[in-house]
Amino acid sequence: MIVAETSVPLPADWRDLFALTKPRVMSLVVFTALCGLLASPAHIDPVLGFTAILCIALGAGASGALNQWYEADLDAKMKRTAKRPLPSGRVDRQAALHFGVGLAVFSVLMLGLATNWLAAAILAFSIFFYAVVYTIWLKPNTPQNIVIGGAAGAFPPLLGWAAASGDVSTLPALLFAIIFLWTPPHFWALAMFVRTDYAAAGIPMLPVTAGLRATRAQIMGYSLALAAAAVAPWALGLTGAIYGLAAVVLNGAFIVLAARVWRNRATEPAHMRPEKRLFAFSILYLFILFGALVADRLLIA
Ligand code: HEM
Ligand SMILES: CC(C)=CCC/C(C)=C/CC/C(C)=C/COP(=O)(O)OP(=O)(O)O
Repeated sequence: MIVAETSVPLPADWRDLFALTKPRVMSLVVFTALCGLLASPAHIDPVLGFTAILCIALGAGASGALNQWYEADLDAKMKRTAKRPLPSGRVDRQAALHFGVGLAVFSVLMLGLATNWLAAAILAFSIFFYAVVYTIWLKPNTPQNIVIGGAAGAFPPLLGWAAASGDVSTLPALLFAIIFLWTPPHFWALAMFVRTDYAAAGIPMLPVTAGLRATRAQIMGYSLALAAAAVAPWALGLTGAIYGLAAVVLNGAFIVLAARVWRNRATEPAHMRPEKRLFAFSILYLFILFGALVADRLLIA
């Protein structure tokens, strides 16, 4: 590679463009979309199924890039995000915008052509919801930002299901509800131990505006609601015993960890072990719960 000494921005390295898509978050998006696709009773040709998942991944990546395009200045103010490609100057802002818009249009059109236009419309709506409704409107303006904005991240299983079957029914709607109710404990647990970052950047996250005690109580409340939504597919007879067992065990563990957070009175990140554990477990939880759903479908049905 030629390294030129110039102030003109160089074409971005592919690794920086890849980082713009928030690949680690995308891994769970891809996984839950794949589970939605496999849980659907409809049969989809494997090549089309692969294309659908690729399009969903690209769409999620596009929204991540647009989010970082808009938030470059904010990201520069927070330790956790300051090294991202835009605040560190490795990618030009205009290039990030073009990359995000291009990827968004391409992924929606490809998904529509490869599967159906219901799935493509939901993908377009999810990208819009994360990049515009959450990032531009809700995040800087209300501490309920992630409760409403979290809906964007709840669409992937619905997308996978719609791509395979062309419709949406009770089970995918419950899968949406699970991720929707999972997002507040997932995020607020993390936001508690990095809250000084958010305060410095002027973002009204709940731990900053309402305090730690109120946030801990909200985490407990959402964890109980999450348990009800997660057990519902089995209680309603929409899944079998493998999923039912996984849902009961995982939500039992989730509630125990949330209760430890609730009881914790620490104000310093160094003493927020329960919060750190709940955040880490939240990710594992979703992987295992959705994995169990597919195992249930493939082994029992
Ligand atoms: C508005 C809703 C959400 C907010 C505000 C949020 C926020 C965050 C933040 C700030 C991190 C820290 C790590 C990082 O900077 O990459 C994180 C990690 C993560 N999130 Fe979320 N998240 C949300 C919803 C979701 C959803 C819906 C998913 C997938 C279904 C998800 C999957 C993940 C994963 C897999 C990680 C771990 C990444 C790593 O290893 O660092 N998140 N989330
Ligand atoms: C098209 C499609 C399926 C989209 C799914 C997008 C998705 C997974 C959204 C979840 C929201 C998310 C990762 C927020 C990160 O918060 P933030 O942006 O406030 O975090 P930051 O402080 O790390 O930038």
